[in-house]
Amino acid sequence: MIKVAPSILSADYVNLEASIKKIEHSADAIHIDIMDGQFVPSIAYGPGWVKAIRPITNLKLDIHMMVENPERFVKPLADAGADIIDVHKEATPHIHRALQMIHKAGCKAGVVINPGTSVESIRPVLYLADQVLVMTVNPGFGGQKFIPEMVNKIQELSDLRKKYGYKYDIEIDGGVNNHTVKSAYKAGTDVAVAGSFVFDNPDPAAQVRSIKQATK
Ligand SMILES: O=C(CO)[C@@H](O)[C@H](O)COP(=O)(O)O
Repeated sequence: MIKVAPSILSADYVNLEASIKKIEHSADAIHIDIMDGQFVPSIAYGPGWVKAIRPITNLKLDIHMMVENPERFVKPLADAGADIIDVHKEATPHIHRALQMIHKAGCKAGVVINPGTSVESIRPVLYLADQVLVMTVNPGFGGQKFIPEMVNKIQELSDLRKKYGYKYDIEIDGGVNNHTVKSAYKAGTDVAVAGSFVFDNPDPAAQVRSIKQATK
């Protein structure tokens, strides 16, 4: 069964603690998007939010940095209580160093690829990755449509993991619901991030369970 990490980008910002409590017993992690208004057009969250969220849940905090030069925020995020820090291949010329910095800061390291970025381009750093996040929409906004062509990349990552004994989890993010998750899971996805499908519903916990149910 797939693991689910609800994205709080679609949660009720004013009642964030209540939103998190609703999914706490059905979810496997919380996905927190950090956006700088440059790498992506929107602005969202930051280390201060991570620090505020840390004491209110025991769930792992999976931090997706959509920021230019993400190296700047590795230490502040680790100090704030991040468990996994994900950096975009496209956001730094030094992705290898960025992953090393995350490990040095005591966190698990994730590498992220946009829909227009190939698996081939991150081949040299796969041995360092604890997680590979395949964007199934172009990053920056919730509520977009899943791009089915990205399933080929998941398959490719899954094949490489088998062939070379890599240890990374494969995560998907964008347009995930209880239908789109099926082909992605079959191709080898371990963790599904879902925002609007979970939180734009009066019963977010049931939505999380329905994604899991779809991959049983
Ligand atoms: O990283 C992002 C958006 O760039 C996400 O984590 C969104 O929060 C996913 O939202 P949905 O597509 O599930 O509504």
